[in-house]
Amino acid sequence: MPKTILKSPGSKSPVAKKVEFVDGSEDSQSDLDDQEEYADKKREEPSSQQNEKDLLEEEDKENRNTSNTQLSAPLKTSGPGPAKSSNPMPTNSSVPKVILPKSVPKITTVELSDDDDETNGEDEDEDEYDSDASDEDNCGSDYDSDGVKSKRLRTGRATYKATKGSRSTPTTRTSSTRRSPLTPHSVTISSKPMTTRVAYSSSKMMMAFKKPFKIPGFVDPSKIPPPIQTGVFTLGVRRQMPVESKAAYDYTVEGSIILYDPAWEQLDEARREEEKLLAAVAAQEKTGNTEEDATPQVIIPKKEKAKYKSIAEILGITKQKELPKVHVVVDPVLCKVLRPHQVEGVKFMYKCTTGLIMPNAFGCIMADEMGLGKTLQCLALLWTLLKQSPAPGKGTIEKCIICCPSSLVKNWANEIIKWLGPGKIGVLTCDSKGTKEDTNNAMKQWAAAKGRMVVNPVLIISYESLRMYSPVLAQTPIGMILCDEGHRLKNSGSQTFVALNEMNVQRRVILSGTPIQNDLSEYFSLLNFANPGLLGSTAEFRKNYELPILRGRDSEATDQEQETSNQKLAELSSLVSKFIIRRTNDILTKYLPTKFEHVVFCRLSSFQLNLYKHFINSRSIQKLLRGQGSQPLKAIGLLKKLCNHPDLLDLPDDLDGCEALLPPDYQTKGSKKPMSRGGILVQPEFSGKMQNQYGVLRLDGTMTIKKRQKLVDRFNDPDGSEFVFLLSSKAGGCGLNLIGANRLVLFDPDWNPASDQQALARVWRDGQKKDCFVYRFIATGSIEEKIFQRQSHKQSLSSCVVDEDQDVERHFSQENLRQLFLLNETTECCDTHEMFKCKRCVDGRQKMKAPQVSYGDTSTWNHFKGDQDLLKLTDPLLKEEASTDAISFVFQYVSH
Ligand SMILES: Nc1ncnc2c1ncn2[C@@H]1O[C@H](COP(=O)(O)OP(=O)(O)OP(=O)(O)O)[C@@H](O)[C@H]1O
Repeated sequence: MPKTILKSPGSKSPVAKKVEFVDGSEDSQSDLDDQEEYADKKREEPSSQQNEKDLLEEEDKENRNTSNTQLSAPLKTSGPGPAKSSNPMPTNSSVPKVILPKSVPKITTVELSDDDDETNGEDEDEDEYDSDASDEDNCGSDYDSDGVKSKRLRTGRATYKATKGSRSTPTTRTSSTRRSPLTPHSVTISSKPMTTRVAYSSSKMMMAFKKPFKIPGFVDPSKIPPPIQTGVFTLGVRRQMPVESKAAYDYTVEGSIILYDPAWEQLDEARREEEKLLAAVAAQEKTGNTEEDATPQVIIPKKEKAKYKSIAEILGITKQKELPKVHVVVDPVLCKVLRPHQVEGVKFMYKCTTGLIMPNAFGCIMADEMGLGKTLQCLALLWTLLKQSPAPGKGTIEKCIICCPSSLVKNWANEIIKWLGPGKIGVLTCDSKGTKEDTNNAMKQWAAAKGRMVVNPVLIISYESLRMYSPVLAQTPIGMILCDEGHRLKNSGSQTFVALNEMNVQRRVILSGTPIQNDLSEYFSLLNFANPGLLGSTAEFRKNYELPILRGRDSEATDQEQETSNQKLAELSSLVSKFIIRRTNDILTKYLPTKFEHVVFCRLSSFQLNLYKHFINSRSIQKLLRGQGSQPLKAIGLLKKLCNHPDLLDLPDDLDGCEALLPPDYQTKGSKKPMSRGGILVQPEFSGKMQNQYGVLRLDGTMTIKKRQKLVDRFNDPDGSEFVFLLSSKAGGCGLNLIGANRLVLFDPDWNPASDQQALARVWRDGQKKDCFVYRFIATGSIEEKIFQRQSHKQSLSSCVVDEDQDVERHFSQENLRQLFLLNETTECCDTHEMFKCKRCVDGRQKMKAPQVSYGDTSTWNHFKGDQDLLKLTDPLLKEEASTDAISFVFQYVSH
């Protein structure tokens, strides 16, 4: 039995009045007994309703009287008190009444012994949780001296304070609410004068019991915020902050770029369902099954919900609920600068790398032509994947590698700062600076870092370094790898390819403006790196696609071969186009000044011509053509030099027996060595003259990356004094920005058209303010022209495979290409144009202007033959040559 003490601090003598509370029984059996007794009593009552009415009237009367009644002495019930109420469900006679005077001196406390806590608790709580809104409204929160939150109830002049440590919402009743009072562990009655009476009525009690109740102490786990992390916490480990279920950036803002919308999944699901349904209907129609004879569907009942909750569920340590998916939106800083084609590119790459295009394919090729801003697009993708995913507050990837030529490592780091701002992404660069040991340690650290320990999520590394450190880097899972100038992966047997392929990385993005360099097998190699196995094995690809396509592209192919070729090409394109995006730099016409590009065919001088004929008719070349020579490349190299300038050769040593052909005043070589091959070739003395006259800078492969960059910056400086930049296309072709110049002369064509294209793109690119003029010089009828033809062949292959151009002409047979060592002296203008079988020209003269089509190959450009036509050219420098008879033919491309 609870000890109930009503204490009036003003009085020293305790127990003036014994108060009975509806207290809980000590054991369940006594509870039952009490209830039976109560039921018996109820049966004796003739009309409980009448009784209730009477009771209410009586209560009202009493209420009115209480204002005059004073508590004569402080109340305190001490000791064991009454043994136990015979009837815990009080009837009229046993209703405890606490009548308090208007002025109660100081504080009165009702205390319950500890023993009572548990037994009373249940009844108490039933009542507590039964509180209605009006009660709640009257409640104010407070903290007692123990720091336990309690609820205070103010009713007129009375304030009750109910407290129980374990209760979150304890409530007391006041007389005004006419509810049964609580039996709190302690009830504090303020000393303010008040009139309060607590009364019980049987019907009210019944009503109270009939009401639904809450289990005391039970807290619905679903209302508890899910624990962030279950399991053992290590001391000192910071807990994760609760994550808000919203996108990283506001996707409703105008101009925002949404890469992922949760609604798409629902749409997809609906579409899939629809497709399933249609397929089922189609299947039914096919089999001729009517609705009646269709086998009845067995409806499998949904798995019944578990009847009982697990302990984990009750304790609220169930698995963290998945938060709703959110939008993935490009950083607004980047949204402002991305151009429309770049937005499309970022969206495309996001879809590929997140498996939205094909569930098990995460790679792609960004094959935009040079200068379209592949770097910025990739950075937008990288930044988004590092920071965002459909799961709120989480990134898609943790670490990323950017692999590029060593000359571009710094460039990438600068571009990150340029577009995202300093300090936004931690970057580690590895460009063979520092000792091997230091770099090795840095690589190990980078590989070992996980989760919050990842300080530098981005590693920019050269292909050479990656090869070296691949055993270390292959140890760690990498979210994504970006391979800049990714055509380096054209050979699947190369060390670079093998090292990269060993990385533990799913998302693979290849950046290359020239994905087809020489042939389709190289293209296959890139595709296979990005999405391994998508096109089968190398042998399968060769059999299924490469051979039939090439056979049909030969100018002597039969109709049947051509048809098969087109079919295979379409098949390949439809498969591959899902993972490759390619835009030509015609797009740049919107942002850049006009580009005039010329392929200028120059006649060999008589001195060159004689030497050329002498060489190809020499015994060594004849042996070579019979398949007996061992150095075809050396022979080709010599011929190429001769086409550029005889002084590049070491005459007479390089060409046996040519002494008779040398002019009497010819100065043999010695100290006069040309600067380098490729790019702009200038004799040292000429370089000196230029230096004096114009100021010349020179860049070649022997220079360090740092020095190269310094030279480039100096050249691009508008206040710089240098006028000419001499560079080899190999060293200066990739990634450099040479917008300081607006005229580019390209000697010595490369076998790979992509190399020349890379070099040409250095000048006509973003930031260029002037019209650009590009000249590629080819010696008419010579080996240079054969190389150029080969370039055109590859270019047209690339156009139809990568660019999917429909109308690419078939120019050369395999036999044509074998005639490398033949000199065509009979050509009037140029061998290449004659082979084009150009329909726009009559007798070599253009009658119809070139259509405004994409860059393509030179067959679609403007054609100018001989001096008369040269006068029609817009370029004043070429016009000047009209009277010299040096130029036999010009192909011209005008960007816009
Ligand atoms: N949206 C843009 N606004 C302004 N400048 C841009 C934008 N996108 C790219 N650029 C600039 O255009 C130039 C070319 O970009 P980038 O080097 O990324 O092209 P790319 O396609 O990678 O070419 P390459 O293959 O030759 O390296 C850079 O100077 C770059 O800063």
